[in-house]
Amino acid sequence: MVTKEKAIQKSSPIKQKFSPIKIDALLKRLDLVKHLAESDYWITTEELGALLDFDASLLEWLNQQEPLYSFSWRNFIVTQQGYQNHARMWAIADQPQKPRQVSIAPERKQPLIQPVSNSEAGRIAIVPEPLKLKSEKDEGEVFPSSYFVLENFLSPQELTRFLQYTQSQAAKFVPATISTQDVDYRRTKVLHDFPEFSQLLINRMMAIAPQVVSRLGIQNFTPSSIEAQLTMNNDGNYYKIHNDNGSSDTANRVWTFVYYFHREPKAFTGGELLLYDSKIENNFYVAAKSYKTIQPKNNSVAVFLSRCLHEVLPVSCPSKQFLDSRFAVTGWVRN
Ligand SMILES: O=C(O)CCC(=O)C(=O)O
Ligand SMILES: [Fe+2]
Repeated sequence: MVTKEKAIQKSSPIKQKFSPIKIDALLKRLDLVKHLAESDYWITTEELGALLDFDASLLEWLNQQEPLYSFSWRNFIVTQQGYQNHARMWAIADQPQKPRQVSIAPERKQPLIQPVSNSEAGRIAIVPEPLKLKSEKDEGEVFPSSYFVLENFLSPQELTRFLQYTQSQAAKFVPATISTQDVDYRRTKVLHDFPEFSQLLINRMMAIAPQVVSRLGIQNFTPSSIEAQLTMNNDGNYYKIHNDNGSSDTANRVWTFVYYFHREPKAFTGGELLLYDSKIENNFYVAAKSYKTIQPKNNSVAVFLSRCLHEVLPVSCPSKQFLDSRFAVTGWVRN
């Protein structure tokens, strides 16, 4: 008697074409590729060739035809990232229609952040404004940029000491540079070394790190390092649209904090921080038309994801006095 199983075994075209061993190898390959996509690891052209069973020299050739070449492989997209030690590096990601990195939990789609509990003594959450759309005709899915602001972040005594300290360091501020060397992109002066206060702020930020992780809807991680920079924006200063993790040496920055302070009464206007929502284009985050406006309020700290595009609008400070500037400590927490 011919059993059903035997009949299937006998007649199945799949059985003849793909042996279980081939399927097994394919599954292993898919698992490896998935693992690389999830871990965001970069690999060389040779490694990519071995992984996908492609001719690495063909990949090299294709890439020469089109810099930053990108191609689809099954439900993944493979993109050239640049060079490291003269080797071309590639990153693998899920296809854009199923973006893994922006798997936003339903509550993160709300533009509002829950108010801070009373246990955070003296700190008040500012409820973010609803989305503003520059045009009603906004194409594609928009991923709102989560952020929150805490007010009265340092004690009044700490704030006074910080202002006095900043004034004492005025001569040490230097013009800021950015990685692309575009001189018109950022007009600001910075102080890189201010150990007393950078440590104080970093400690305070680390104390609220679990809260940051849950409010921004990201996975918990142990920071590998935290940098901080003190900036002064005086008359005509600004910082055009950018993200904080867009180069290979900043790629592991996960979240950014900006602590604002200035002397009272406030002697500048402008300097708002615009935090753009995101869209995905060619597997990269780009700015959506919508954005939120964060006021650089004295003694407040704003927290957002380093990958979110943002800009600092020009500051008007008629007196041009150092101490009348818009001061901010920007910090980056790396994974
Ligand atoms: O000063 C601000 O509001 C933001 C500064 C900033 O974006 C940066 O330093 O990367
Ligand atoms: Fe920034």
